Amino acid sequence: MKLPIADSAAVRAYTARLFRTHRSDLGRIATLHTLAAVAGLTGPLVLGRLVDAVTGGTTATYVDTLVVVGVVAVLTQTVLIRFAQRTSMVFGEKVFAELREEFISTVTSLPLSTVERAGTGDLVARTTNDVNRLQHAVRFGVPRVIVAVVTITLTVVASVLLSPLVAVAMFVGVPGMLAIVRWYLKRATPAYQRESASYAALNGTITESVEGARTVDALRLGPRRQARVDADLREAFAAEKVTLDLRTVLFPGIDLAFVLAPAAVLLWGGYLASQGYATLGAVTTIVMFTYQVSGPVWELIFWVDEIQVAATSLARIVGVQLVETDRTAGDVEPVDEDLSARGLRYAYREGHDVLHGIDLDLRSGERLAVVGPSGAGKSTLGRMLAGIHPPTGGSVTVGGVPLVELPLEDLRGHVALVTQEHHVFVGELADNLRLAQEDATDADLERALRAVDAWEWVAALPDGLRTEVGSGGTPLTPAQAQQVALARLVLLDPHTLVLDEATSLLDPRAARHLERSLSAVLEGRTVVAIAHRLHTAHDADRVAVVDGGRITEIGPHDELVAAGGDYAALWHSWQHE
Ligand SMILES: Nc1ncnc2c1ncn2[C@@H]1O[C@H](COP(=O)(O)OP(=O)(O)OP(=O)(O)O)[C@@H](O)[C@H]1O
Repeated sequence: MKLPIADSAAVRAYTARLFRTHRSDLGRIATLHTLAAVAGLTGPLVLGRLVDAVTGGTTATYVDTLVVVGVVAVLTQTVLIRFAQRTSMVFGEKVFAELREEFISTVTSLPLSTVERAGTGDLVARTTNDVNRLQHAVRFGVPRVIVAVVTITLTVVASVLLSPLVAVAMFVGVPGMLAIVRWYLKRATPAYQRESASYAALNGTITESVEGARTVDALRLGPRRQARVDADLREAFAAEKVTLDLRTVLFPGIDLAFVLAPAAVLLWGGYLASQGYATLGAVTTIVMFTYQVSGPVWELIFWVDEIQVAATSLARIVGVQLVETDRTAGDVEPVDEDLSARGLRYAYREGHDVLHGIDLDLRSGERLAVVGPSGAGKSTLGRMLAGIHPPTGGSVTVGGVPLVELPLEDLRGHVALVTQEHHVFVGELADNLRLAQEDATDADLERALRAVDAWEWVAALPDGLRTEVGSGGTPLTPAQAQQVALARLVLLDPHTLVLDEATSLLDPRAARHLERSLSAVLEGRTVVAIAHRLHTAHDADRVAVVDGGRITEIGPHDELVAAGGDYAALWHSWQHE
């Protein structure tokens, strides 16, 4: 299963919504840039007037006045551009920050089952590469495009108003320019994608060689790694050459159009002036306008290209929002804490049931051990009982309410899953713990850490609870990280805990130690322990044997051993190990 990618209609609708939300900001930016562009048009207009005045004979005062108007216009333009640029930049930053926040909140509320099925690679690529690509376009592109469009439009309108006949020549380079730009854009996206892919491959090879330096050395893989780097470099060179070739057509092509247009205006305008259809001043002004407009045209071409690439990224980002939620929270409150499964089925892939109709009632406060051969469905059952996945058949309820109808934050207060996977976030140890209970005091944190036998090493850390942990901070051993995860659970205070391999990373002695302290903490809670060591099962109130997606036996340890079934066989073989 892949994460969805939004189609162009959805991307358009999203962009339109974005523009609607920021209507007033956009209006302000457009107004400021319009004023700046109008001031920018004054220079050439004044020069045109000057030419006409000088050719027709004028006074020094008139010339002086025009010069003053010109200078004032330039100064005004400078000031206006400064404010217009500032407003545009602030706007770009604001929109991008909103986009990023919206995206993060979408990603963090994605159904876990979807993320697991889609794999995290795609999601990570969307959160990093795609967001980065979009960032450039939103922060700089959108404001620059607004400026370019406003300036081009105003300049063309002013030229046409001044002398439509002369202005026609401005467009002489347009058909050729359009042809070249279309030719370029068609080839640019795949070429630049190949270029990025080749750099990614080169980076990967080099990083891998450096990180695995000892292995490379030990196995004498040096020449082979060298050959891989050479091959990647050759590909990067070839990819770069293609984009370079594209640019060697685009740049001179556009430059030619830029040279052609003023020359055409000059010739054509000169002819018209000689025939009395236009004044020399108008021709001068339009020639200058034509020069002036080439900058914004360039900018527009550049951004069209960039925005095309950004649109593909936006489609991938908006696509994440299209993931359908796997649960809808209702407002019915559980009447008690009794967890029960009825006719529970689950299939990771349609038509391949892993659980085949499980019925299970957990008594409040009891401890159930789930045992069974590898692949029997123990973990899947555990995840269902913790409400991680919605069942594909049957139901799991707490106090009569299906788990998937509880708001997530409420659900975690009823039942939580503890697995081997636990992440230590970059930041203070205290913050890592407060993820479970925001308003916990330091004393609460200490109590939770003591409960999982972790206080001793935490107190010995350089800054105790304030110690920076996670990547780049004080490294925690896997067992310590596991204890942090368990302490979070103590703070979360769920009524029911599903422990899946929660203690398997610890060495057996430590595991037993931790389990003992845990059981003190878990007093009064319902516990489902997926048991990989049978001694856990021995300590439980009841044992459920899962085989082939069904519960084949369930009952207290002694009864099951006495019954002489599957569990008894497992138990005896473990004792003889
Ligand atoms: N994410 C998944 N996608 C597809 N199939 C899966 C997935 N996770 C588990 N399965 C399949 O579901 C079945 C039950 O797996 P599960 O992990 O629940 O068994 P288990 O009893 O916990 O095994 P173990 O003790 O080895 O962890 C297995 O056939 C497994 O291959």
